[in-house]
Amino acid sequence: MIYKSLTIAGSDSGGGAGIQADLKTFQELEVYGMSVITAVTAQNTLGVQAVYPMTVEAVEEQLHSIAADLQPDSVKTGMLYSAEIIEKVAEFVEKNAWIKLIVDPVMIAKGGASLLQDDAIHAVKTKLMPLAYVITPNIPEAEVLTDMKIETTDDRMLAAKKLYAMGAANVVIKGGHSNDQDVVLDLLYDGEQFFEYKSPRKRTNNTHGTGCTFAAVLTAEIAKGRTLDDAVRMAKKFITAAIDEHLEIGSGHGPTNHWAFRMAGLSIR
Ligand SMILES: Nc1ncnc2c1ncn2[C@@H]1O[C@H](COP(=O)(O)OP(=O)(O)O)[C@@H](O)[C@H]1O
Ligand SMILES: Cc1ncc(COP(=O)(O)O)c(N)n1
Repeated sequence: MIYKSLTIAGSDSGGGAGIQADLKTFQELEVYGMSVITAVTAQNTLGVQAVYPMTVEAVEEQLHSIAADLQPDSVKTGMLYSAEIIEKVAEFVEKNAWIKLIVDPVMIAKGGASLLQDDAIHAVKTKLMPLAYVITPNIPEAEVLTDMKIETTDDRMLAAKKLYAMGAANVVIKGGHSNDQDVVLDLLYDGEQFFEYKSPRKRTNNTHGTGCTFAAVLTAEIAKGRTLDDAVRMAKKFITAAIDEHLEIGSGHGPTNHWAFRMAGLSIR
């Protein structure tokens, strides 16, 4: 059986995040990767130097090519940039019943550059979230989407409930940006229960692309039919190994190591 996953996201010329991180991750997990590019960024470990959004027609043509010939087993969205692109993506997701939809609501790059226009946030909430099997915001993204401040784990639980009420079938709020100095907690809410995934916090600047990579693991594992709990467990192991063995490349926020999980011979349990 060949599982196929589609990523709909921006290109990171530096290779650490976006489409590049997603395709590397799919490959590591033996899932055939496909891509629809929404924007081209001129980017390296120092930051984002420029953003060139694709036209809605260019996004539509790519989506059409996939839908006409290569039905994906799961679909991930990353940087979508504008309300128009979000609306087009939502239309295709609905029309083609791409029900295993993983929405990583990318808004701001680590260096501060905006990857989503301000007026597109409404479209994320109203068009995309109701279609999501799982949404994977980091803490600042969850704050924007819920209009609340998140400081404690209780705040995060409340935010997860709010995101669930907005239509996402499952919510993972990642903990990379929390103020806990020792532990990084990723929190899953499935509408009934909370599940916690913890790892030691690594003191490193080399976390470029962690969010993309985490959500890409979920996408690949969900394509294979894994439960969400198994998929999040796998994502946590994969990203922890990728951060532990980060690559000393560039002079800014370096990328994670997508082959570390495989090289360490790690498995899901
Ligand atoms: N310093 C760190 N040490 C260990 N794991 C981390 C660290 N920073 C982030 N992670 C993990 O990387 C993933 C992405 O987290 P986060 O930084 O919150 O998202 P984003 O990259 O979207 O901002 C999560 O699974 C989180 O637990
Ligand atoms: C094209 C693109 N997409 C997404 C991100 C976010 O990266 P991160 O995973 O570090 O939040 C990025 N920097 N560039």
